[in-house]
Amino acid sequence: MTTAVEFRNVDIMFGARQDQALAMLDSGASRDQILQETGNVLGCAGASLSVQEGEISVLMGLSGSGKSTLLRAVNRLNIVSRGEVLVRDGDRQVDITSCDEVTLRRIRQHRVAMVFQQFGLLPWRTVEQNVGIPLELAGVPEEQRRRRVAEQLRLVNLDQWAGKYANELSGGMQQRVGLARAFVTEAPILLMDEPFSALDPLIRTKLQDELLILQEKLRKTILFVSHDLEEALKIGNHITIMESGRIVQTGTPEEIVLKPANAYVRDFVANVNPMSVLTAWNVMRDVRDLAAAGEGWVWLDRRRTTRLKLASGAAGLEVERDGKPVALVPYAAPQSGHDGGGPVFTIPVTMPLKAAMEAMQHSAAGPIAVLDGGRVVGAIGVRDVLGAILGREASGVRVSPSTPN
Ligand SMILES: Nc1ncnc2c1ncn2[C@@H]1O[C@H](COP(=O)(O)OP(=O)(O)OP(=O)(O)O)[C@@H](O)[C@H]1O
Repeated sequence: MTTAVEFRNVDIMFGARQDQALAMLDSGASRDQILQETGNVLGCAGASLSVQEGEISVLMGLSGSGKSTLLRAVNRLNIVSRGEVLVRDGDRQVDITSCDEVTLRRIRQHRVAMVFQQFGLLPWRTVEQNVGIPLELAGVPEEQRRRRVAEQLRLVNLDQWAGKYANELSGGMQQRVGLARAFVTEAPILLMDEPFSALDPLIRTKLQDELLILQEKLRKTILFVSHDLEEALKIGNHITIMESGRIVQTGTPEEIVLKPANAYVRDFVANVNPMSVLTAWNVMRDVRDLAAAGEGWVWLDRRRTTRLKLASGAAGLEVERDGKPVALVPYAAPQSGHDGGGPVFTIPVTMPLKAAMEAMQHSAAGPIAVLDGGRVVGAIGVRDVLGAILGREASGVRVSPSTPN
């Protein structure tokens, strides 16, 4: 993994009396005390975070917690008082806080793009011309610009609209054009500051989907500010929670939901539906913990109705229910329900919990075998699912190992 952006102990203090305010910060003064005595506003303090290439990293927190402040440090729209902000530039890292103006300009043109808030389009320009704006600003020659724009519009299925004026499009479509424009630059790092926050919920959800589709194809590094946890959980590979200018937790969506670091994070996740973040892996019983059912066999369920013979080499997997061989088949929705005499389903370890529950419903609540690359890694029964939904961590729900952040 390569780090695209790294914040190292970043303090950002707004105001003139930097030395005095930073000294107060060091001696443990609060944000309010610093403001009262020096008139300076603490933007963020001691922020350390690594963002890996190709991931979406979301900064989350209440209003005023310092999300935008940190984001804007990446292209020096905010001046860092102390600490480093390292941005990958080819095979080296540039410290944005101390680099010269020429380097900064190059980074802003070619490496880090700030996405226009709410994607405002210019109504007197065509879709094609709107999408081309960032390339125009970067001085990309016209022919190359046209080619890149056409490619981008194809990616979001808007190519047939290329010649239309922005105000001839529906609101939702305009937002999609805006998203296409955000992705058109060659810059591998995108800074997005609450781009969807002013949109109605339906358009917002669609744009999040669109963003994920584009990201799947283009693999940018995206630092995304949001105050909406559902949004963060949906799009983020990692989520960083900020409180009063400080990072209180960084983790995968499941880590944030299952292991909130403090009461502030717990409040955020209190109303999150675990089904929107958990996967088969989180709830399954590990194959090593399944009860032995004879030589090379394990019980998939606690009631001991269904047993599976772990494959040795290329022999394949054998399954028996109530002592009779049954087929083991990958679950593929939709399935018609049956009375329990049908096959035992397998699902991939990455399957969302909701889909796993559907598989379970279609196997008459029988156990499901969980596969990782063709290998059985665990089993899920109804109790595992109920435990995950009702008790979360207390029921033994598995959380992936912490990341170094
Ligand atoms: N240029 C600035 N000058 C002075 N204070 C600032 C400046 N920019 C931000 N601040 C202050 O820094 C603190 C953090 O603001 P920031 O905008 O980063 O919060 P945020 O978490 O992004 O909140 P929001 O969701 O409301 O945008 C706030 O108290 C804000 O008033």
